[in-house]
Amino acid sequence: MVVKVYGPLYAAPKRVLVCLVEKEVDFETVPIDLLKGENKHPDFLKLQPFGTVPLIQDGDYTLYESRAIMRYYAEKYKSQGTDLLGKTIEERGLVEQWLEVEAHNFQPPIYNLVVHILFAPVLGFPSDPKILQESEEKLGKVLDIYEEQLSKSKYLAGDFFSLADISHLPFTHFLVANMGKEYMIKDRKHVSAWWDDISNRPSWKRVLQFGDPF
Ligand SMILES: N[C@@H](CCC(=O)N[C@@H](CS(=O)(=O)O)C(=O)NCC(=O)O)C(=O)O
Repeated sequence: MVVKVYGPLYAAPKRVLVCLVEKEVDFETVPIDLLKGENKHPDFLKLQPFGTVPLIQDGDYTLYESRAIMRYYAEKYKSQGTDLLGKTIEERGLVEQWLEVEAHNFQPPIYNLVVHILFAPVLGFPSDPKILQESEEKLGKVLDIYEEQLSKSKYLAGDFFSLADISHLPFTHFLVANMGKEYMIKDRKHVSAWWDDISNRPSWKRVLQFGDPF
């Protein structure tokens, strides 16, 4: 049964798509137009009561939350494709640590920047300069910690590419490609080298072909 991934145009579903490509798992995509509110349609809400993408359907198994879906497939297909979880329980612990750091420290400020720089003009509400300034400062502090970590290892969890690195791809792409804030990455030597490495992976280049909403 081929995995169905809902919402390939958007950022969080792209985490799942990169994971599936790295694990050599076949998938098909189901477009969801957030601007038309297709994620709030009763049929979608029956599957995903929070009304966000991604959602996957794998036979009669349904899952949402991008990081949970990545963990599921990285585990389910542990023996094929790229190892994304590390080889020891200690490495796995570091993968989980940096996944949590991405979700709780990196995502909130970068999401605010995406909303107030990219979504605001599309949805017709004013950007809030105070939120922009505070979010950029917060993200800068997070990236300074990444710079220190990446001066000691090639990737966030160690010298192996993992789910933690994948989880950063979609929103960092917005920062570099759509928001004119590439300096936040490029001005940090080790973060810049890390970004050049992970964003040049064939899996990311393939997933970028699904487009983005901006
Ligand atoms: N924690 C969720 C977040 C999912 C999420 O917020 N998705 C956005 C799209 S994007 O942030 O990935 O671009 C969405 O569906 N937004 C629609 C809505 O919030 O109504 C995950 O990681 O799956």
